[in-house]
Order: sequence, then C-alpha cells, then structure tokens
Amino acid sequence: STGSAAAVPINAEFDIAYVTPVTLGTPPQTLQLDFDSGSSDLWVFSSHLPTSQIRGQEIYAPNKSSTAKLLDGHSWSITYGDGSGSRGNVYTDNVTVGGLMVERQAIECAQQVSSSFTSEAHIDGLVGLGFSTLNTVSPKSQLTFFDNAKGALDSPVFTADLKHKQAGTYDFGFIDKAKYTGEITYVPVNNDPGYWTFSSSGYAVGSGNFSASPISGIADTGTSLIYLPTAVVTAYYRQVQGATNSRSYGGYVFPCSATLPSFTFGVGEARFTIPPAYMSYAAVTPGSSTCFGGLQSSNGVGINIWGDLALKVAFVVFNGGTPPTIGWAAK
Ligand SMILES: CC(C)(C)S(=O)(=O)N[C@@H](Cc1ccccc1)C(=O)N[C@@H](Cc1c[nH]c[nH+]1)C(=O)N[C@@H](CC1CCCCC1)C(O)(O)C(F)(F)C(=O)NCCN1CCOCC1
Repeated sequence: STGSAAAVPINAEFDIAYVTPVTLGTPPQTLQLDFDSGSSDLWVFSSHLPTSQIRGQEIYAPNKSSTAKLLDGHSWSITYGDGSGSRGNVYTDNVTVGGLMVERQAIECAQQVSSSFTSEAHIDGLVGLGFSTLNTVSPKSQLTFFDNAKGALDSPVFTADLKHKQAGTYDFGFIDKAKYTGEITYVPVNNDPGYWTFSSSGYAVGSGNFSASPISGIADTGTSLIYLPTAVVTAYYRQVQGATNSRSYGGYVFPCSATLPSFTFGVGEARFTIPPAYMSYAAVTPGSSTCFGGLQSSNGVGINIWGDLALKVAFVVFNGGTPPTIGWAAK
C-alpha cells in the first residue's frame, strides 16, 4: 500500500509549519495535523478539552466514532522544545492519511494543551514521525502511524517534499521520481534516542568556500528554522550588515533591509543551497524594520536541527528500513 497527502503551509507569509488533512474514526472526522519527524506522539484536539482551550481548531470526538476504543488506564504528556505541551488520555481508532489507512492507531486525545497551542488555530494536533522510542504514552508506549503502516507499505519509507509558500506533499510507501532531480544521496541515521539524526558534511556562506566539517543534527519537519553550532552561525551573520545576537528577541536579528547571503549545506557529496530570500524569517514584531533570522544558534537548544527551512530546498526520503537511513535529493 501507499499514501500521498498535501503538506500545506499554515501561514501565508512564512513557512513556520505545514499541516496535512488526516481522517479519524467512523464516520470520518478530518483534522489538520502537523507531521513532525521530531516527536513520536499522534495527538489531537479533542472533545475532552475544556472549551476555553479551543480557539478555532477542529476536534476529534471519540464518542462519535463507532470504531474508537478507549485504551484503558493509559495517559500521555509531552513537552516540546519551544516549551509548549499537552497531555490527555488515549483511544485507538482508524487513521487515514492520503488513502493509507491504519486500523487501531493510538490517538492521544488532549485533555489539556498549553496556551501556544490554543492560540494556533491552524494546528489541530500532531502526527509524530520520529522513532516510536520517543512515544510518551504510559504505562505501554504506542507506535507511530508510520511504524504501524510500515509492514503494509510497498517500501518502508516516507518522503517529505516541503515547498516555499506553497503546498508540498508527504508520501508513504514509495519514492516519486517526478519529485526530484539527479540522484538521492543516502547517509546513515542514528535513531538513538529516537530522532532522524544524520551527519551533514559541512556548509558554505554565500559564495564562500565550503567548510567540510561534519555537523550532526536531526531532520525535523516540526521545527520551522535551522539551529546550528555557534561557529556556523557567526560565520553566516558576519556577512550580514547590522546583525546582532539579540538577548531580548532570543536570537540573531538584523535590519530587514540587509542583504543576506545564501546558505549551503552538504549531505555527502551533495550540496543544497538555501536562497537569501528564505533566510529571513519575519519582522520581530509586525511592522518592525528588524528581522529574525532563519538560521539560529543551537546553543540554547542542545541539539542541531535541520527544520523546514532546510527541508524545503530538497526532496527527503526517511527510510525506515534496517538500518534506517535518510536520503536527500535536489528538486
Ligand atoms: C513559532 C516560531 C517562532 C515560528 S518557531 O520557530 O518557534 N516555530 C515552532 C513550531 C511552531 C510553528 C507554528 C506555530 C507554533 C509552533 C518551532 O520550530 N518549534 C520547535 C522549536 C524548538 C525545537 N527545539 C528548540 N526549539 C519545536 O518545539 N518543535 C517540535 C514540534 C513543534 C511543537 C510546537 C507545535 C508545532 C510542532 C519538535 O517535535 O519538532 C521538536 F523536535 F523540536 C521537539 O520538541 N520534540 C520533542 C521531543 N520529545 C523528546 C522526549 O520525548 C517526547 C518528545
């Protein structure tokens, strides 16, 4: 079997996250979920939430699904890198993504969400695509949608074709040759503790020479920006007039009028260049002439993250075979 579904940017100005329609239960309830290779819980806004915590999101009501079953005595609680979080109880039900159905998928129903989730009306929950070792359900941890689907897939892979300010796709079970050019460069994945961790072969700033130094980081569809070691980030912002690392804004900012260099990263012998226009994330406050950079230091994060800003200049194959690998191709 295979599946293919759209990945739609939630914000017209900046690609801060992408959501994908997912149908749950019988009759089908469709929610817009953020596919996140940086975590491994499938959780949704649900009928168990206080209405004060719901502001425009779609909800999943298990009691309206004839195929929903309570996973008795199980609960979950998750906190993300940006401090947001949610917790609740667990049901199993049918979950369909782009024509691919998994029966008895653990659906983690929110009973509480943090304020940043309440204020993000476009995200009705997450589909974790990390390794199931990161799943937070207790006392028995649950498998991700991908792990549940894997055995039935034509090939044990999913691919991300994220795009700049337009809808891309997540495909399951096959590699669509029409979505990339040239060859796919595969590199090993270290799935301990449960991220898609791989080693980049280095970087270049603008037209500068390529610095061939390995950078270990996670491929994370659920993170908007890129978080890399300070040495890389200072080398980049040294080329940006007026750039400073702002404590008040929590990262590198610069005058929105500044000329930005491109940023190139390596995967094996392959090279991927992020154009200057993509490297400015947003004005620090609406209308401000100070802009926040798309490349930030991983110092405060504790892990290097290749988020949507990097993923959207490539076609990426998450290969869940044995051993797992990750493939990057131009497009
Ligand atoms: C809001 C923003 C300024 C544009 S942002 O850059 O912060 N973007 C957010 C994502 C977002 C977009 C739109 C609206 C709201 C939130 C972002 O990039 N958040 C990262 C930032 C980060 C990471 N590290 C340090 N900072 C994050 O937490 N991403 C997680 C998924 C997010 C969570 C909020 C909602 C959207 C999806 C993540 O899963 O990708 C993660 F990997 F970073 C993470 O936190 N994984 C949790 C791993 N745990 C390990 C222990 O077991 C349980 C799972």
